[in-house]
Amino acid sequence: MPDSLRLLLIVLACVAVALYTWRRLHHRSFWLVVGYPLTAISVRAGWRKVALGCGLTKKRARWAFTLTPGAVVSTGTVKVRRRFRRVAVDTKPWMWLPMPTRHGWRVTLHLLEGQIPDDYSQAAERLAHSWGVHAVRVSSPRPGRVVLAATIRDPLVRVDRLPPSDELLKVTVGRLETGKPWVIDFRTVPHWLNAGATQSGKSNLANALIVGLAPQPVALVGFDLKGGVEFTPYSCRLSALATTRAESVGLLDDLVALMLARMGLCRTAGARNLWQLPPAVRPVPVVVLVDELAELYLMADKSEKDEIAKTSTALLRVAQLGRAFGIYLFCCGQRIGSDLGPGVTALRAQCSGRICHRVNDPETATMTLGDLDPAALVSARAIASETPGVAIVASQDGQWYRARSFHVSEQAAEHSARMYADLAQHWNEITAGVHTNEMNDSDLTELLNA
Ligand SMILES: Nc1ncnc2c1ncn2[C@@H]1O[C@H](COP(=O)(O)OP(=O)(O)OP(=O)(O)O)[C@@H](O)[C@H]1O
Repeated sequence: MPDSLRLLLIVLACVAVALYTWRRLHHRSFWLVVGYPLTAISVRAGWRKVALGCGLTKKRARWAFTLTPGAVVSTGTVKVRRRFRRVAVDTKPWMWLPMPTRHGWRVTLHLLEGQIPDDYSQAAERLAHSWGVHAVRVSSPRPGRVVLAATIRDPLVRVDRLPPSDELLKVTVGRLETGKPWVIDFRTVPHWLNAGATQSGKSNLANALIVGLAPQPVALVGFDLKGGVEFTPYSCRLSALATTRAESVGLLDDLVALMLARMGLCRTAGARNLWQLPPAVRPVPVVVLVDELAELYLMADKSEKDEIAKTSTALLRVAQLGRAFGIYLFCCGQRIGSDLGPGVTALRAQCSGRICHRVNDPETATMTLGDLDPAALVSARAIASETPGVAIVASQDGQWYRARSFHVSEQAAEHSARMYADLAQHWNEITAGVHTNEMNDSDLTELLNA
């Protein structure tokens, strides 16, 4: 082999090793300097073919030179004539330059006449395969535009922790597929439904909430219909815990009475909700965690009918009116189906926050997400059992996302509960006087004036 060729091969090998090491060690800078420009050029250059293949083009009349067969010449050959005329050509949607994001890139498109963002949502999977990326998500920030966000590989395989939020009733529980934090903010979305099959990551999410809420001035209330095995270890930070249906009836009774008392307080103060009350008299917000919702509704025999009806009505009242009076719900369940009774369907309608982990039956996914977007449903059914904690989340911005919670062990949650046990207000203190109606309007006025 000539020396010059050997030298060239050595240089090429060194460059390849340097690029590989750079990519492994500084993935982000490698992507920005090498990966992104190449991707942007190839996406932009190949857009016509991709749009045609995915059915996103429209026929438009254009002036063009065409070749048409003319008269037959004596030798038998056909004379070809060039003509300038209007022909129908495939027009692609206008594409801006792709911009780099944390996990891939995003690009804005101008919709063609007659197109809607849903046309792009339906083509999202085809686009992802054409570009060789993990997923393409579609959003429409304003009429006439769609933004396609491509993620190169699944960003939820490993999620690294984010700093905790220090805002009241706001907890960062994981990461969204877009790389943004997954935040549960009870003041924006007061009631949540968290569905998932066994071992899908529901309790992990509840643990993340306990760790996030434990240091905050918030009363935590647990309904653990799994016989108390889930929440009993955190009981030192809980203000109240019900572990049986009978205890649940009593605790829900307290919650409804508490809500009515707070209603009276707000009325007397001329406030529309708890947050408009002066801080000195504002009662502590209450976050209610329910594990295994179905157990509250399942009827073994007819004797339980009244108890279930009571529970169902009380929970629904809390969901309907609780937000204004600082009572928030987070309900977990393996199976949430209409067969559990009309109470569940009504409760679902009140829960605007929806989280769907991997589920076993399509009905639970439909119940949790079905009235949002059919594509969310398809995505939920595709969650693999190897990735516990991955869920489809209907977020406060009205869109849905794939997300994964941070892994929070039971030990970590127990540690937080023990550490902030002194912040747990006693339930008797919180509900003092709410049942006996001890506080009449004049007492409340006195309290407000004090
Ligand atoms: N985000 C996550 N990252 C990594 N592992 C997770 C995550 N979420 C859950 N896991 C693991 O998955 C397993 C099941 O999680 P979890 O107990 O939360 O499921 P579950 O839905 O509550 O199940 P069950 O209904 O049977 O109680 C646990 O071992 C947990 O450590």
